[in-house]
Amino acid sequence: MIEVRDLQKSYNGVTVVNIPALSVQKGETVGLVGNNGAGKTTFFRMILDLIRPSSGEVFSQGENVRSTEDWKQYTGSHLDEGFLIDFLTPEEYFAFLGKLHGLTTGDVQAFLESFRDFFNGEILEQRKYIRDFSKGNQKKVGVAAAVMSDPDLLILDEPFANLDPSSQIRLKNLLKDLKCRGMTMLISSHDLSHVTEVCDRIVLLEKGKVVEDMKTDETTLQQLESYFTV
Ligand SMILES: Nc1ncnc2c1ncn2[C@@H]1O[C@H](COP(=O)(O)OP(=O)(O)OP(=O)(O)O)[C@@H](O)[C@H]1O
Repeated sequence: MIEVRDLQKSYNGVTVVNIPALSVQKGETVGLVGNNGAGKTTFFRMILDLIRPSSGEVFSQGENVRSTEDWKQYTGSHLDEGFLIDFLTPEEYFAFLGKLHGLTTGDVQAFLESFRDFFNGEILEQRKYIRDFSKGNQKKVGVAAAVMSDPDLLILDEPFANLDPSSQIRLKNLLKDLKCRGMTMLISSHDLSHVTEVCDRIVLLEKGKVVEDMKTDETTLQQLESYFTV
């Protein structure tokens, strides 16, 4: 579904992403882990054509993401709160997205109902703009927005960050459900336990390079923990 070839990004002469080749198959769930500054967000930004690679290409279903728009139809993503329209209330924002994706008001209601537990009574009917929500609740709005179109490909940057423990567990279950439905996912996280539980493959980035690319099994969490132990 995603193919990366000779992808590099440099800032001021420093290479922050350098991935000669990486493929993600349809239905795969890939967790991206790595220390602060490892290049995870920069990598996602290039996959989503938000920044231009210094060299190399990203193909989504065989099409270069820089030269087509088709991939936007089947890709849902949330990287940060910059993805939100924060001068709207969540209701206004979801209604806007619903129209964009050709959903009826009933479809949007049903979708939001399915997020009731994850929203934990803190998102809807709050009479607040998204910009006035806490970081964790903004994240919930962003994750729901990314999933709303039922995309084939879902890209989430640190979805567990800023969420309370109950919300993290609900999100984990939600992502596992989407995985069972065949959604392809790329998820970055600093939470090694959650990401190994959700994803069937883990890619470890260090200074922009892939240093491990492994299928998740019962030893993966331990391997990652020893890697990150200083
Ligand atoms: N616009 C920019 N100008 C200069 N350097 C940048 C820019 N964007 C990213 N970088 C640098 O690229 C490197 C990778 O950053 P990136 O945000 O991709 O890392 P990350 O793995 O997502 O980190 P974190 O876990 O802290 O979110 C960092 O050294 C960062 O400072």
